[in-house]
Amino acid sequence: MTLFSELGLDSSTMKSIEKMGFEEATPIQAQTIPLGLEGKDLIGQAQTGTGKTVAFGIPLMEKIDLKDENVQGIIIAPTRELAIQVSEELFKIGYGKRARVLAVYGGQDIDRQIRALKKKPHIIVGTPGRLLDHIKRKTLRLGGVSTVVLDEADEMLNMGFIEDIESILSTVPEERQTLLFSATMPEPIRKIAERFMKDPTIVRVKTKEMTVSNIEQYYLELREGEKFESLARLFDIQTPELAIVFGRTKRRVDELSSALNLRGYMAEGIHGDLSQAKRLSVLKKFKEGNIDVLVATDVAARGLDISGVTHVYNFDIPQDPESYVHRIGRTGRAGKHGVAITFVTPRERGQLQAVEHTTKKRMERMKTPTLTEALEGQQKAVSEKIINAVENEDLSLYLPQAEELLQKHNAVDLVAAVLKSMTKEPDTTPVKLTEESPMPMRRGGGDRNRSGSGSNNRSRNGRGPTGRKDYGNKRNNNNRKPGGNRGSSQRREQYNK
Ligand SMILES: Nc1ncnc2c1ncn2[C@@H]1O[C@H](COP(=O)(O)OP(=O)(O)OP(=O)(O)O)[C@@H](O)[C@H]1O
Ligand SMILES: [Mg+2]
Repeated sequence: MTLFSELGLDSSTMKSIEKMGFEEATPIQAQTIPLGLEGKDLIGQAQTGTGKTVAFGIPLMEKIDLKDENVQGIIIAPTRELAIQVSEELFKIGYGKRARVLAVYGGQDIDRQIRALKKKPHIIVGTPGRLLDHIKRKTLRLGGVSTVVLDEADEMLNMGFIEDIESILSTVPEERQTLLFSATMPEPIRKIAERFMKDPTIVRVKTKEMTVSNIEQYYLELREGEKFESLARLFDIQTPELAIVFGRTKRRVDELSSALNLRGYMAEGIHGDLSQAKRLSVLKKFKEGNIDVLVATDVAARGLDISGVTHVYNFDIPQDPESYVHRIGRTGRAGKHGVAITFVTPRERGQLQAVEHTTKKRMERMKTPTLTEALEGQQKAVSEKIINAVENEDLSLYLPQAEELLQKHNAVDLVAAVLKSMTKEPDTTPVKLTEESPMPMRRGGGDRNRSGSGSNNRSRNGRGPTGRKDYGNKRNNNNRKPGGNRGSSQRREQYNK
């Protein structure tokens, strides 16, 4: 066990850490912060939700010289929401020091960002496309940068951002420190390390499994057409506080969130075709608990730290094992308990095995939930509410009416009637979801290759040779042709819009 106070940090950093409420460093923090402070290039791998942001954030922050008006630290992240979140965490780490941190990302008014850049931020957190845009406009100069962080580096490689990162880093001095972090480090990450780092020290927090042990992992084998009813029943049985449901395509996300709303669940979708304002407002509502269910593509799979997410449902099995690790890692963070359930159609058994092989963890098989169980689940939730009211609430205003009712009716009938009137009975309103074909292994150019989904000639990580990834589904988008241009700017569009 290592305390932050043992790491020899600046008093300003200690002040921030105290304000953040941390005392003990997590293993990845204890192992990487000292090396980071020495100025070493680092590759850090540790499970989801174990505090990697602080692990790179502290060494970066401690090197900032407030008197220097140059941008001195730059963090590159794969999605806009993550860039915002990381900038907020860095702001907290730099609170004691009063360092200026700015997030720049696509979908936000560029003139506003240009004005903010003129205020001389010390640290910039951004998505590759927008960072490059500012560099080209000369509104961002990285000649004074001494620390570079690539958060979720393997994902940026998947998305085909490597050329963009290369262009960005070509404007950063060679004698910089480069830090690279992710919960997953598939083999191709070596490419990034070789291209952008100098003799990096690899820090892996060794655990038997790649996923955190406090997430209970289940799978449910079912037919495509049974998925929705099963999801609704699971909601009724498990009554998640906050749940994220991952779907494979943007269409899937839209249809699922509408269908859930139709059934009375408070759900909204997030994916790359929504406006940035909408993406942010949906996420905000979810964080504040104004919606209970976030339906998402993989755009929300990486890095997002939302407290209170108790359940993750993979409505569609993820495209590769790494994506599984990150998706389920949205729950069970910072030592909390979580539940992850993955739907698997009979033809997707190979993918399930590939996931289990990578995570080195067996998922437990779950039986298809029944309507009766759903009703029981809802009754149980209502019973708990009633018991809580009996034990903790002032019921004096209700007692006379209760006594009057008891004189006329049998007590069991009365309680049953109260239960019935309070219980949300399983709703069977018909909903329409477009069937998705079974998830193919990603191989040879992303999700267009749907045919031939056998598992035998899969690469070790289930990635194709290009290793590229799209979050949406071009097939379902009228504006884009399935076999269209796969240039990096278009991929960026996919991701960011
Ligand atoms: N030392 C600590 N003690 C307690 N909580 C911490 C500590 N360090 C970080 N946290 C909290 O743990 C949560 C997860 O941290 P963070 O988002 O950095 O995880 P991560 O390892 O980057 O996960 P992911 O792989 O999903 O990106 C955050 O809410 C963070 O504030
Ligand atoms: Mg992270």
